[in-house]
Amino acid sequence: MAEPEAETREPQENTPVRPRVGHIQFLNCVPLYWGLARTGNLLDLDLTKDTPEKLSDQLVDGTLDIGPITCVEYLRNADELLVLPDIAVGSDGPVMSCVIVSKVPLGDLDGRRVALGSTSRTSVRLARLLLEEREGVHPEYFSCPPDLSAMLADADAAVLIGDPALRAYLGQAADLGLTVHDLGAMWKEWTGLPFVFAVWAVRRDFAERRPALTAAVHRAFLESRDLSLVEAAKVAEQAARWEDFDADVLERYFSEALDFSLGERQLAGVAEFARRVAHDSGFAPDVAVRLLEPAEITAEGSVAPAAEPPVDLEPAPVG
Ligand SMILES: C=C(O[C@@H]1C=C(C(=O)O)C=C[C@H]1O)C(=O)O
Repeated sequence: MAEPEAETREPQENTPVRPRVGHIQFLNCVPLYWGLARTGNLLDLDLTKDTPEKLSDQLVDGTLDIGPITCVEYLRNADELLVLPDIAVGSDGPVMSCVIVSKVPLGDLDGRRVALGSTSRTSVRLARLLLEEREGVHPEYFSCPPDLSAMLADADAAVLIGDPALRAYLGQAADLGLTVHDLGAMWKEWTGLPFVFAVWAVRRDFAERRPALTAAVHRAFLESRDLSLVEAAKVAEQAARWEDFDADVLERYFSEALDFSLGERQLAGVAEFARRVAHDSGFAPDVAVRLLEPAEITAEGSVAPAAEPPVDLEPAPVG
């Protein structure tokens, strides 16, 4: 069934609407999601769970209103989107779950085959940058579903993100006699900056039509993140019940490796990455990163459609 256009979905400016929001189905985003249930906002969102490259496409084509978008795709579509301040998926050093797994030292990969995991847009570009400009090698790349054994059946190294990368980082690679290179750590050593793998963005048209709702969704995710980080041990313990990873490792992953913030230093990391990869990536080296206006962040608004007494989500149009 074709998605109705946003305008036809909303016949009136102030008709309540459930915002269509993306959620990355990797452990890395559990702390952004977990608190939504605790703060009571989960059911007010029309949530789509998927891998990052699919959610990124959906935000760009307007199937989603708000959500995480891999950094490279954000930069390519910066004109259509506004970045939500103070929330992202990044790291300020080792990230544990964005890695190059290799059979040989990275400096020996010149002319060898490197498999790029198909769920990634940003880490694969970062890996190419680091291999070519830091290690001085020019491998032959090909895209491949993110399965380490299948990737390495046909290549000397593989770039992985998310849960398969975490599995490789935490022992699978060593068991197979492979070395793991953490992309967050390599970037930090090279540039001194944090790296931002994905930002949270809202479609500009949605933010213009629904400023208070946009601010409310933003606030809901900030609250969820803050609560999850305060209760990181509990989040990790609950997640570990259903995963191959121990709770203490997940707690370290959530609260030390991953950086869910987006401030001046993280934005400097985004700008530096953009400058270094722009030439073949479909955006300008000085592409402007536009943040959602602070006035909109603090605007009154609730994700819940009908508080007591019933209120419109949006302030009534003036005049
Ligand atoms: C930290 C991570 O960041 C991710 C890396 C992405 C990419 O390389 O395109 C996209 C979204 C994030 O999920 C991870 O996947 O573990």
